[in-house]
Amino acid sequence: MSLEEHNGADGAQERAMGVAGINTADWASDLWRRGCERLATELPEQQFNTWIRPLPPATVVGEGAGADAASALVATLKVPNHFKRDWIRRQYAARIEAILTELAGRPTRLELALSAREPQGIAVPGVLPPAVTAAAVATPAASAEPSAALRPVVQSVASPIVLPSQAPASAKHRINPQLTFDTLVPGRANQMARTAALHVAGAPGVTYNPLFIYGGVGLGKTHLIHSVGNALLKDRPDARVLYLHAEQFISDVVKNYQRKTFDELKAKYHSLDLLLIDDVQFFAGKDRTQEEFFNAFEALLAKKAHIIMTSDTYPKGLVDIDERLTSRFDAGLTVAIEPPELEMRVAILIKKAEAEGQPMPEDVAFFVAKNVRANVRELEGALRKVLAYAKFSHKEISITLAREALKDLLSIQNRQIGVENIQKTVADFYKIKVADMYSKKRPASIARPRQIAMYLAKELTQKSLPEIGELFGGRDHTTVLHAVRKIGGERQKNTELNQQLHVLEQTLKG
Ligand SMILES: Nc1ncnc2c1ncn2[C@@H]1O[C@H](COP(=O)(O)OP(=O)(O)OP(=O)(O)O)[C@@H](O)[C@H]1O
Repeated sequence: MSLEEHNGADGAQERAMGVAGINTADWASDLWRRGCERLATELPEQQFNTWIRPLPPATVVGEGAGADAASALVATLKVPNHFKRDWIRRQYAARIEAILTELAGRPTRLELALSAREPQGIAVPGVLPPAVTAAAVATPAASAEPSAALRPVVQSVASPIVLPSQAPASAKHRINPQLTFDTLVPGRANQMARTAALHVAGAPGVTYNPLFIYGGVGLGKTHLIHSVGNALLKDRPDARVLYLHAEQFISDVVKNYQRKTFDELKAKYHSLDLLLIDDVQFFAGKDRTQEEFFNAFEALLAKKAHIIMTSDTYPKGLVDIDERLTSRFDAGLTVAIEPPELEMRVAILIKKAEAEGQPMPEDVAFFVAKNVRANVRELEGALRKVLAYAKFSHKEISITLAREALKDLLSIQNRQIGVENIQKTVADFYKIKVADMYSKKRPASIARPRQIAMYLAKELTQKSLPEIGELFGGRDHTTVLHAVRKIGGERQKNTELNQQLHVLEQTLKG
């Protein structure tokens, strides 16, 4: 069936067809954007932010060879690891499919892939043109050169990029002058990463190259790598420093691939003194990007330029990234940023309130920090609410005022978390049966999730050890105590476990 034959179809179908004047890349990204908007209204904010928001836009193609307008669509979402894939599949896939089906006006099947191919100009069978990938649609600004008016601004801030034909394509390239070591509050959670970053800023290209920083959302990875860029530029204003998000690199590769201008790409990236690249997990499945990044990586290391990367997981946890890259990612120094501890959260609130010219008393900072634990971005959101509330009500900042300003957030937090919910969530997460939470089975694959659930039950509910033991199949309170101590102790040393617990906590508090 030809495109023209479908021009009489309804609006959604017309757009699915990529009819004249409507760009299908825009259509796919628009579909995903609208789907996300809908999900954001349906899911608790924390769940949306944890699971859906970080995903790159879906790729959408017609299903099957010779697919026509009546056939289903396949929306492929790329997820960075097995862990997230399984979770999203269980918790959200059905709802995402239903929403996309409704918005697209055609049955839309969801696929969760650990890999996706880059657009290589190969026509995909069916009515839609070649698969529209996240790379092509996620950063529309990247496809356009900056306007003449913008260019000098970009260059004066990011100063190092001087190749006129490859001037930074969007503001994402800019080093943000606000994100410095001075404005980054230190704490146990970022101690290692901050120390390593300071070291690199002082002597780039010498040790810890590459520096690989990983951790969950909103914990300060971007802030930290900007700090290194700012520090180096302060010392050496002529240094060639580039910050960019991994998607921007993907986009540059696609653009240069289409224009066959790989020399320009090389000139741009291989000439840097410091490359700061955020969220490298987005390279998953993008072979051509990985190849170019590998080339840039080797060229930069060979001339002792420094590379700092961030990711949501450690190098070996990256999926669908060539092992020759992941092993190189790990060859310098790999450090984690953890969720901030209470004292650090308090210090962040006090410092940021001070910077806003509205000092926050310590007791109020403690109150807010105790109630907002997920990450620094959420902490900032809570702070903004409290400060705005104080300003507009012309009242002093107090605990009463903070409670009032944050009442929506607090009512969500105060929702009772039940032991049953913990058992179900943990069982889903580790793919065991809920019944195994009460069973006497002892293999490690079951016993460990059970201990984790006991630990979370103690941490997140008011239940006593004997009560928890009872709810876990009549176990003795000493068994629960052992689990609580064991998991709590391991959490301090085992970053991967700590991250898993953090995800579980966020989901349960959702
Ligand atoms: N230790 C800190 N001190 C002060 N501000 C911080 C700190 N950590 C994070 N922030 C602030 O929290 C916000 C989120 O941080 P950032 O964007 O760096 O997180 P991220 O780890 O890169 O998250 P994502 O993976 O979602 O991009 C930023 O405004 C940042 O300035």
